[in-house]
Amino acid sequence: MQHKPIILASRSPRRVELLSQLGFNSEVIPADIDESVLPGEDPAVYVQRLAQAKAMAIAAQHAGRGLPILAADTTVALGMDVLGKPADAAEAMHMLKRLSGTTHAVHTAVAVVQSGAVRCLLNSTMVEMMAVPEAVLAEYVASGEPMDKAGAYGIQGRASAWIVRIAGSYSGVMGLPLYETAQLLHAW
Ligand SMILES: Cc1cn([C@H]2C[C@H](O)[C@@H](COP(=O)(O)OP(=O)(O)OP(=O)(O)O)O2)c(=O)[nH]c1=O
Repeated sequence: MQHKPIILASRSPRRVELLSQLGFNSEVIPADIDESVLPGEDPAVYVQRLAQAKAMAIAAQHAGRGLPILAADTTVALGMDVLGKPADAAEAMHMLKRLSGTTHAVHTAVAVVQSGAVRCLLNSTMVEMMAVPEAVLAEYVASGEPMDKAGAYGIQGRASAWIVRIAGSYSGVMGLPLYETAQLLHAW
């Protein structure tokens, strides 16, 4: 069966792959928006605001094409603290030391725009990470894997060895919760 076309307002290669699992062929048009967290903003509210802002920014330029436009945003939350993508290796190490031995939340919001209307769903998944020795974290940071990932780890890569359990959605932790995404795309 032929894949259906969709505009993906995200540069994340994981999202291209995950959308393909649902039968969509992504045209990647990344949105460059201000990703600052507002003072006191709840992490779950933050990801929904960003996913919608990314989708609306691309919709403003490509709405006439009649294709659905999808965006997502993922963040790791430790209490009210938002852990986004680390700026450098030192920040990656700091984030990983904070997350090691904790159960934390990973929030991913998905937004779809079609016919000028935006709809958004949130997935929040709890992730239990074992206490990881500092030398192992240092090696992981040196591998470069943390740098494009919220919270400085990827559940789908080497960090998978530290994940005791999750409650929620594996694809959500990877950046695109497939159940919620399918709900949004089938609703059109
Ligand atoms: C926690 C976690 C995050 N991630 C990734 C998913 C997202 O791509 C990234 C979070 O950054 P995002 O800002 O959500 O997305 P992005 O910068 O990759 O792409 P864009 O802003 O263009 O939409 O972290 C994993 O791949 N595995 C994980 O286990």
